[in-house]
Amino acid sequence: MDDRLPHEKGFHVSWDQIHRDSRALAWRLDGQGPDDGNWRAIVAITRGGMAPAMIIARELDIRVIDTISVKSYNHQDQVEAKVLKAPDAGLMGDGTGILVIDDLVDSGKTLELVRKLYPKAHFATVYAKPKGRPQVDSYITEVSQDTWIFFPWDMALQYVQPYRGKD
Ligand SMILES: O=P(O)(O)OC[C@H]1O[C@H](OP(=O)(O)OP(=O)(O)O)[C@H](O)[C@@H]1O
Ligand code: HPA
Ligand SMILES: [Mg+2]
Repeated sequence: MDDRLPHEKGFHVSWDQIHRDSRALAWRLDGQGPDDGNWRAIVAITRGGMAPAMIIARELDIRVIDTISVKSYNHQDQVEAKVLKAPDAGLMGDGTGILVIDDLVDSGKTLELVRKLYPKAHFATVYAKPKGRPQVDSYITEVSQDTWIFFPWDMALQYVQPYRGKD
């Protein structure tokens, strides 16, 4: 399989980059919660939201963290978004004071589903593509719709031939 198709461009994110961008998102969210600027809890959309959620929780000193498991893709093929595991209902209520974190918004289908469940929550992603932007309240970096974002947990360092390598 060509690992870029059907997307034209690849945006490769290192651990260092996701750490910096997640911190930038935490900075943007700091003091924006409804209770004296505070947020009640973080909910990470698994699995991709867990890494940024951990970094943001550390920066904002939030200790209550739950997860919602949503599956929307089989590798790069989009399937119907489905909730596989919901967060604690008592914690969530209508979502007021809850920060819902994901690594990116692409078509917006995942956030649309979660937003229906918790309409008062604040939805934040590190990266956003134009189609999904209406679904996200805060994000850091936008990439074009035809870009596939490669995260460090899906990659490994490997040798590459020099430009003037032997064929
Ligand atoms: O805006 P959308 O088009 O819905 O796409 C965005 C979602 O797709 C990816 O998750 P995926 O379902 O691949 O699961 P994963 O996080 O477990 O890798 C990504 O982490 C987002 O959650
Ligand atoms: O661009 C992407 N990268 C990784 N996972 C994704 N899930 C939807 N879009 C993407
Ligand atoms: Mg995901």
